[in-house]
Amino acid sequence: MEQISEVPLEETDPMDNGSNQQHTTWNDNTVATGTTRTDQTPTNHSFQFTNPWDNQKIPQQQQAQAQQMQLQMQSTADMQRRKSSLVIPPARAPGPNPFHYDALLMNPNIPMPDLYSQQVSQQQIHRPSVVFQQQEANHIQQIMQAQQAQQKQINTRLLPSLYNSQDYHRRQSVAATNYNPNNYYQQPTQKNTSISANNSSTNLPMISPYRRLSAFPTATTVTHSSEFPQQQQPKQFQIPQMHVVTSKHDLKPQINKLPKYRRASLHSKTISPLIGLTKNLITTYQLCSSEFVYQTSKNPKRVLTKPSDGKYNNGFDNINSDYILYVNDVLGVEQNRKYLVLDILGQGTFGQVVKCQNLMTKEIIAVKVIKSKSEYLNQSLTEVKILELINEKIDPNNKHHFLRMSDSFIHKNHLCLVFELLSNNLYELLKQNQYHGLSMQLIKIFTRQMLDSLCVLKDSKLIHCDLKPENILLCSPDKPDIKIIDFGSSCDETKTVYTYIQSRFYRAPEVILGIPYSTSIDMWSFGCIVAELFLGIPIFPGASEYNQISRIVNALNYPPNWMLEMGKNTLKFMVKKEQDPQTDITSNGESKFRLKTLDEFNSDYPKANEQPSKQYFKWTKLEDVIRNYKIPKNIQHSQELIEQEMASRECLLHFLTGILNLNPLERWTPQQASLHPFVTNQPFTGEWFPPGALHKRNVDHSNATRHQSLHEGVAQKQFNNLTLEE
Ligand SMILES: Nc1ncnc2c1ncn2[C@@H]1O[C@H](COP(=O)(O)OP(=O)(O)OP(=O)(O)O)[C@@H](O)[C@H]1O
Repeated sequence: MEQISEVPLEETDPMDNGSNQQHTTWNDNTVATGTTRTDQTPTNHSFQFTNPWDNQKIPQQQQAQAQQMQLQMQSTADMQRRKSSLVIPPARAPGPNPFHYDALLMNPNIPMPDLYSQQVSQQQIHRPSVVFQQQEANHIQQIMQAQQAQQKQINTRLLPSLYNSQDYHRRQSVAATNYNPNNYYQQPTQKNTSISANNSSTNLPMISPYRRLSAFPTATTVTHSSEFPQQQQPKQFQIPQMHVVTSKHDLKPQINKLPKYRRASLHSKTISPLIGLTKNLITTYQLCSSEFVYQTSKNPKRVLTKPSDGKYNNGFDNINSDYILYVNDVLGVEQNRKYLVLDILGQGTFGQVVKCQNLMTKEIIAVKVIKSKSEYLNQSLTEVKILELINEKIDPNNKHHFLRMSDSFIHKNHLCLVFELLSNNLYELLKQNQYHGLSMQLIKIFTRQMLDSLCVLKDSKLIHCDLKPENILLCSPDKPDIKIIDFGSSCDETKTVYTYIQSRFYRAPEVILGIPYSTSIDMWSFGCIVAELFLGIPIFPGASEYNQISRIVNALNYPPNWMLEMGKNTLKFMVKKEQDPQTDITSNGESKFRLKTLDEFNSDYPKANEQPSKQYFKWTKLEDVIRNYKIPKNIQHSQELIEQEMASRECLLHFLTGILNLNPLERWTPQQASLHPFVTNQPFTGEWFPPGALHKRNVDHSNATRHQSLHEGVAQKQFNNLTLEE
């Protein structure tokens, strides 16, 4: 199906993805989101990748230049450094010798060298070796002598910007922290005899400050041990070659058992730079500075809450009444109910969800920290009650895919709910899949689990009221097991107090129209979710309530007249058609109402500033959207597979049509839907009627409305019963 790549729902335009429908594939134990794009059509401007490490591909002239350069480099002390076991990080290497300035600053009689004049060459700014330091000392001395005459004439000494205090400290932080500047002109001692053996001058710093920063113990660094042949004639580099990755095995790190270069030595054990800078980072720091002591308590606390400025609750809360959370914070005060904050998992209307560790059991869990406002607190207390009911009474054996809650407590005026830790939500999964739909097989796996939960909820007369992909979470990243979360809007079917419920994309028509509702609103949301799993993006992404009902009507036709007559909000979005006494316009099943045009709506509600509806699909009707959705690339080559896919789509379409029934009284219950061939995998013949259905529905939804008027009397009566019961 051709799609109009117009508006992204996220930063990435989900529709702007060309022809590749990549389906997530799950096998028994693993999940692999098939996001690899196979479309590699060569273009005239295709990118030419040259492996810079591959000598074979470098033109001969360049190779010769490179060799010459390499030879030049080998003749310098720089090359020695390159070959040394641990190269001084570039950030630390350049810059004038800070110790020299230390000495200068401490002795005002010594004039400042003009480091910005031509006289000081780049060579002095480098500090690759002790030889350079000696040369530099001599050179600077010459400059100083030349400048002394000048300086004598200047009564007020103007410091170059290099010497402003900020810059000084910046330079000092390069290497001088533990260095005594007085030692700069000290004679060499026992420790650096090996240096002085190489360099005849005795007027050398005691130990190179840069060497002190090496990962090697000082003695090892300055002696020429066979283990670290950095002072030896450098050998030809073994230039790493790139390999084409053909198998999983190729991605395994190759461990060099006898590493020669770039390995830090730790008690005669060699470690790679990677390990030294990751796993053994603390040891590496300790090798760098003996004074380094690692203390967890001194770790900087990363703030997780945005905005992070304290506004309410004695500065503990931000402007949104969210508790300002930091990494390493501890939530809870009771001995066995303390939770160390590790990271943020999600944020919602009610508060924030953070990954925590139970300090007692060490278990990793999720804590939902509710906003400190009373309305959120009260509603969340309902969530606690409902979750307790579900966990203890309705699903005590944890078999029906509901989130488990293990604790709840108050922390600094915030209600905190402790949950089992789950993984990504289904929206994130679709996003990972670049907003391509999931495979039919995976959709069925999720559908069965959701229906199982919905059956249990309906039997318990509970309405979730906020079903959406964000509230369905994978239990772990490698298995297609899901759980339903967020019972913060849930209610008992007999106590439907709120009218403004459900997230807009998943909002049932009866809620939009403002008529009493039941558990069937969850089935509507469920239908929208299943369609989204197939399409990759929401089926009804309404930008406003008017836009939402317009999309629904355009895709599925008008709700039955009794619903429109009854809806408190109907006249907000629709106009009642002129009744022609001669011809009863409803006799042929036509709606008595029509949607307001954009202009009509905007003139009634100028503040709404309603914009034209954005088209995400070329097709409008549900059946067209499903039937014409792009065939996945991986089956395009096989007619047989395409036919199978189309047959599956017919089955899915039939399933969706039964669930996305605008009439809540005809909409399939989860129990009925569970028996559909899409769920049971029984052969689908093109017709299927749920047991106990009010009437035989026509598969073609556009025809369904013709039957509406026939059944409206029955439906109206049933609905009246329902509202009377309430
Ligand atoms: N147990 C959990 N494990 C892992 N992540 C979770 C868990 N609970 C919630 N999350 C993440 O936090 C997000 C928000 O959680 P939740 O929906 O409970 O908050 P909310 O404030 O009620 O949100 P909403 O705005 O939808 O009402 C979820 O979408 C999910 O990504």
